Amino acid sequence: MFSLFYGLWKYLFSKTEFHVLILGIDKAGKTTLLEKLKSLYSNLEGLPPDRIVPTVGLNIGRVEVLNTKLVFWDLGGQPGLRSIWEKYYEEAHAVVFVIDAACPSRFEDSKSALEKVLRHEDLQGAPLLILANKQDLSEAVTAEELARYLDLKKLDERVYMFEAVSAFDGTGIKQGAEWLVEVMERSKRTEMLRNRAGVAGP
Ligand SMILES: Nc1nc2c(ncn2[C@@H]2O[C@H](COP(=O)(O)OP(=O)(O)OP(=O)(O)O)[C@@H](O)[C@H]2O)c(=O)[nH]1
Ligand SMILES: [Mg+2]
Repeated sequence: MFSLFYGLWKYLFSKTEFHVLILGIDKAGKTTLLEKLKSLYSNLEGLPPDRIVPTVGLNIGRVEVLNTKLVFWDLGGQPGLRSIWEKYYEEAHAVVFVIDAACPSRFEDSKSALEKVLRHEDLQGAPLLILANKQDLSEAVTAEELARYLDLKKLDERVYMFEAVSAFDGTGIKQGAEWLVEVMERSKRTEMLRNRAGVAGP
């Protein structure tokens, strides 16, 4: 009984916290993005790029965007670590998929990793933000060129957007984060996760 009331109280009064997974193949710039998000949206100074090492475990970043609490989960993208990603799918409200837009030789690897993410049933309906990262480099392709290259067939009725960003200088990151908040707030998946938390209690 207590847990039923607690669940209801939590549902009605606690501020929703959204979980956002940052995925992408190794060296795409996921951790650099996470540190930039911290610098842009919290009073914590994110790690400078030269102190960031390849991710093996999980990096967590809590920030507040448009008055909404976001928890970012940044995972390692090396081939041997990608099997860990799916452990986090069930609890995720949305996915940010980061691609190094200046490295066409790795687009195919990104495409197949992203297609696998999209096929997973634990991520059904999760809004998707695809970032064409490293726009500070002259060889980077635009978001439109990247979208054309990836030619994703599995988007179904998913809410998604491509955005050109630079995790180095911050270009495009606020637009992407604010879009995510807006779509997560009215997504069916958020409703589903909320209902599940309400029924299951604390
Ligand atoms: N020029 C440029 N370099 C970037 C940018 N973002 C990341 N990098 C560089 O790309 C390399 C990889 O960055 P990480 O953030 O460690 O990449 P990651 O996706 O977290 O890699 P894993 O943890 O191995 O999965 C580093 O040398 C970064 O400094 C960017 O926007 N512009
Ligand atoms: Mg990393």
